[in-house]
Amino acid sequence: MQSHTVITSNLHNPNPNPNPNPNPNLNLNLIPNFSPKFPPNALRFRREFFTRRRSTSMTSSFKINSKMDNNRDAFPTITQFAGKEGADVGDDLVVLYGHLEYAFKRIAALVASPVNSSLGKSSGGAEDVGSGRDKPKPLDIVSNEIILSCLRHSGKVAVMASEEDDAPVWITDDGPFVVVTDPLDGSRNIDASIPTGTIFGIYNRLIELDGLPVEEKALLNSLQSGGRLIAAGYVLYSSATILCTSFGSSAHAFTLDHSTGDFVLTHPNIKIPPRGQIYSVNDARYFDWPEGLRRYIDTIRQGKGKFPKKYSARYICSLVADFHRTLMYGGVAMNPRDHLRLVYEANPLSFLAEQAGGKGSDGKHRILSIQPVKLHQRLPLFLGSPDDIDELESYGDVQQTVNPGYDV
Ligand SMILES: O=P(O)(O)OC[C@H]1O[C@](O)(COP(=O)(O)O)[C@@H](O)[C@@H]1O
Repeated sequence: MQSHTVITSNLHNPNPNPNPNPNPNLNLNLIPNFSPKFPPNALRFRREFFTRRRSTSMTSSFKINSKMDNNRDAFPTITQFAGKEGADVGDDLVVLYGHLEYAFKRIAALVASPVNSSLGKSSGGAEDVGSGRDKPKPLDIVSNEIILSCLRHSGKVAVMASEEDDAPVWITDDGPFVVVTDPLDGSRNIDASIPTGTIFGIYNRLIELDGLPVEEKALLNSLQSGGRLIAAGYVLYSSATILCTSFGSSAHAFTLDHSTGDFVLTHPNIKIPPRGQIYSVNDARYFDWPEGLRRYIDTIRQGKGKFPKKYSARYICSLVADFHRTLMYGGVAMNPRDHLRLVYEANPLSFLAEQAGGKGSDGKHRILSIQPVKLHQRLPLFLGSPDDIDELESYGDVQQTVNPGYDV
């Protein structure tokens, strides 16, 4: 197995810490400025990988969007894609992805299960069908347990920080990786079988912190800025189960083939359109928005923006689904209030957006340059096509600061 190494240069993080530390109790100096160890060959990866594929029996590997055939080799699995014959992301990461995939398949089965449907999938429905020890757990809690258990079995993870847990869970001292996750986003919609998703990000463990008490090193490892992510992804549980991920060089989507249980490459080198014609936001909040955001939305839906076409609205209210559509079709997906989490949601999805040529912003700053100061820190989030995000930011005043407790 490959040993854990750290690269101390700053290649991927040109602007690592532009924000002052608003939490004086947190010593950010303990988190050194360095970029991920992977990929040392990031710039070479795509060209080399595809060249190699063209010269082997997998000639048709990257035409699968347009042409499905019966040749299994035409659909590399993630292990084939990331392993030695492919991108060669390192044995440790390949092993970790194997365990993550297992977790995702179990969650996919869980959200689709008729058993859950009859029990009531969320905590709300579940309360009616049991009590005490027999009471079914909400699916986001079960999903959290599934991911934690898979990470434990991988032996590759030092610490997991989850949206479902108050504090990060220290797993093993010599695990090379740190995993942050929202195990089941959009679960508020699950009783109506609306798509849900898992979001995850992977960092290297900061070996400089190894000597600190467990609680402290668990927290500081989990508070790395998104610019230090070495890989990230999401899984969309919908009509198809799709794992979209990046190892730091482009973004790729793999679709779960239920006949074999494999995630196979279906969307290599995803490129978000430079501009879309869709905006995605909960616009029932319109009257709580600042003037700049109202003007922006009013302008683009009348076709009076920089792109002279009328925009359409699409809002599923399930972040992974809204983001996946945005990645495919372009446009902007947003939640302008302090609701989504920097560590578990904004950073991994911004990483993917950037890898696909898009942008992730809080309305003023690049998300990946924001230093998290709290594990469950929330912020406004705008993800999407680069030209749309630039235009939105040009309105200046787009962050919703009035944030009453909405019931639904
Ligand atoms: O209520 P809003 O502002 O429309 O927020 C909806 C967003 O909240 C989420 O449901 C996540 O919220 P939770 O983490 O509280 O489940 C996203 O999936 C969705 O995009």
